[in-house]
Amino acid sequence: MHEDSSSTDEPQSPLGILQLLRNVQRRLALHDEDHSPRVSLYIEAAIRNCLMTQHHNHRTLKPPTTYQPSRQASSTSSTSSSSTNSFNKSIGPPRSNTLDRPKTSRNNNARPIHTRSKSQAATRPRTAHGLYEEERHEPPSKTQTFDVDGRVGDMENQFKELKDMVNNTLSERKGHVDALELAKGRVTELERERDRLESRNERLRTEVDGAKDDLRHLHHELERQKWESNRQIEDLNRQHRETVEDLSRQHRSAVDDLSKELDYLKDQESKEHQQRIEGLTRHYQQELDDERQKKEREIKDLRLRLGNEHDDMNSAMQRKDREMQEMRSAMEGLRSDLERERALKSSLQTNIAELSASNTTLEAKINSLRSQVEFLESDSKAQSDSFANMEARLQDAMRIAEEARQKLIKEETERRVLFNKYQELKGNIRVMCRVRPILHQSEGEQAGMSFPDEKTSAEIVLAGPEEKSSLGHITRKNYPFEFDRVFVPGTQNEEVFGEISQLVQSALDGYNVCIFCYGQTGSGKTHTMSSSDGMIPKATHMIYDTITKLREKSWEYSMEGSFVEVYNEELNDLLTPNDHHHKSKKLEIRHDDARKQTTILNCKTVPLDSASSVETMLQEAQKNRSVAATKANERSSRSHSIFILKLIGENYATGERCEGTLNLVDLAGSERLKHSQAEGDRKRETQNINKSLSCLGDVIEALGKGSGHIPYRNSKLTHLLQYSLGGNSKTLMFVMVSPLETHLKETLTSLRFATKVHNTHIGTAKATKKIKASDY
Ligand SMILES: Nc1ncnc2c1ncn2[C@@H]1O[C@H](COP(=O)(O)OP(=O)(O)OP(=O)(O)O)[C@@H](O)[C@H]1O
Repeated sequence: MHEDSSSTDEPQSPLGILQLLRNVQRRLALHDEDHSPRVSLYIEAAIRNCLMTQHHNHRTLKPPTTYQPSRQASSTSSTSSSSTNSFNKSIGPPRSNTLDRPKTSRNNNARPIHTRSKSQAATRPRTAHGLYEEERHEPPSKTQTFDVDGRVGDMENQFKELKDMVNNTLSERKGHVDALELAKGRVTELERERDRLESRNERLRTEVDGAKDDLRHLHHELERQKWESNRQIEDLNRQHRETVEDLSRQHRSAVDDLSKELDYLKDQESKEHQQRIEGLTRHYQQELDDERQKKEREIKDLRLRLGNEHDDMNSAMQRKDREMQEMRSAMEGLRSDLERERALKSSLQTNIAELSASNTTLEAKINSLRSQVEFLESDSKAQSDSFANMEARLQDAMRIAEEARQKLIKEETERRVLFNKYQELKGNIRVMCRVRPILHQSEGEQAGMSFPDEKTSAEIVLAGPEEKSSLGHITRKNYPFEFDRVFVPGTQNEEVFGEISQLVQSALDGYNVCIFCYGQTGSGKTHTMSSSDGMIPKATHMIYDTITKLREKSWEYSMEGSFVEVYNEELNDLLTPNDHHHKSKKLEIRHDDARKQTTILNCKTVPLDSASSVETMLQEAQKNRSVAATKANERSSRSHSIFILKLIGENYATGERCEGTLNLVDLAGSERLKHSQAEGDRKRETQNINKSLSCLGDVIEALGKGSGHIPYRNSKLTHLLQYSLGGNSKTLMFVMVSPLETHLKETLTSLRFATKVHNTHIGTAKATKKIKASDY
């Protein structure tokens, strides 16, 4: 500051200014780091200008050798003014530099700006000699050198110019002084600014130091905090680990406890469950036992009741049988009485004849003796009394014989009623099973069959096919079946017919009877039906015998037979040869609903008036059937044959009339129900057999259910047998069974079908006969 005040006291010569500027520059260089570049530039420009001015002054103020020394002073004074002037000219106002600089924040420190016009800037200053620099170097012309007035004028001009210049310089100097003052103010201001900045800088430094200390402190603190935090984190981690371990230990133990508890609960639960199950089992077992006992009691009761009923029925039957027996024996007695009476009558008649002969002889004798009467008057009256007595006895015997005959007829009617009632009680559809014997050893192994119920002969037990258990044990299941009668393999047709003879009798009594044989091929259907001692011949023989016997009871029967077959759902007449020579007409089924009778249009009907005519008819049918059969296939196996016997009876004594039909049906082999691998014609046959057999099953089922609609029309067979199956008829099915193990499956199927039929109850049959009400 001391320097500053001293420098301000110095004359404002360019050198002084230069010095001042250099001082300022130095000081700035020392203190003001921040502002030194700008201020330095300014100062450097000022210094440069000063130097240039100094240099210029130095050059321009050098007095020419030709000049007067008197002028030295003025020159000197003018030198100073011109030097100021030229300084001003050469550097211009000190602030002019700032104008060239780009606008900065400094613009805020707006100060008066000394500008020069372009013309000023363009105009170059003249030298002290009033010449331009260029002119000064030009050599003066000879004329000028020797023209004193001119030169004085020039000098005066120059002097004027110089004077002007000095004035200008003075005014410029004043301007410079002002500028300097301004610069000084500025410098002071800058110094103040610098001081302020320095103090600020100091403060900032202190602050920075403080901040650095703070920072260090903070850093240290941070490090400490970090270390502390790390330690805490580690502690926490350790604690966490420990906690986690503790928790996991606790968790494990809790899980163990829970699983133990769970096991315990499970045990408890399962025990409770088991107990509950056992309790329930006990309870249900108890209930079941109770129920079973109840049911057993009920069954026992029912059995008892049934047994009682059975016993009652048996006793009733026995009573009836006894009655019948008694009746029979009575009839036999009566018959023997009658015979006796007849014998008596004949003996009496012979006696009478003899007596009449003897009478004649006696009359002759009488006549001869009359003469003697007169002679012997007393003896003749006794002879005549004895004759009258004998005649009365003859009349009595004849009356008794007539009474016996009447009783016999009445009893026959009663027998029929009782017999048919008995049949009805047995059921209108009956099933009997017949097992044929093994014909040859070569036929194969015998199936496991037993007939446990020897007494009633109504049961058959079949050992089923072998079944292998998971453990490899081979077992056979037993299949028991029960029917109305089971015929063991050795049974003869005679015995079989004994069972069906009552049905044949029913046909004679005016019922529609249908007996059919069902079973697989080769099971004995044809043998049972059509062999020489089969059901058809036996039935016709029986009918003949019965008809003959019934004639005695005033019954007169007519009998006619037809024989048809159903093949491929077509009806063929077996009594008409059907070859290229004879073409039979198409058979048509006609039903008479009122009479419950069926007729077949265009079908040959043979009147059977003798037993031999039946045999002829059967042979004829067999012949016609064989013609239809091919070599490979037995026609009997693939068609259903139906022997139809119509019986019309009339009792001349009682006025009764009855019309019954006996149908004896030999069905096609039933095994085709399943084993169908046929093609073409065989396939058609098979389909038709299947259809008709299943329709037969459907009809029986529908009859058993009491359905409103019975599907008779679904097949030719059932359509034909409409009035011989169900309501007004009696049906017997023979299920024929093969004894062979190889046929076991088919046997089982046949027996199951038969069981289904056996379980069917078909409504009560009615005879078509008309009996006078007075007879009952
Ligand atoms: N009860 C029996 N006693 C003796 N032989 C029998 C008996 N049953 C059947 N046969 C014989 O077994 C063979 C086959 O019997 P049958 O022809 O009657 O069988 P099927 O069931 O009518 O066969 P298909 O359906 O082919 O007509 C015949 O040779 C027959 O004589």
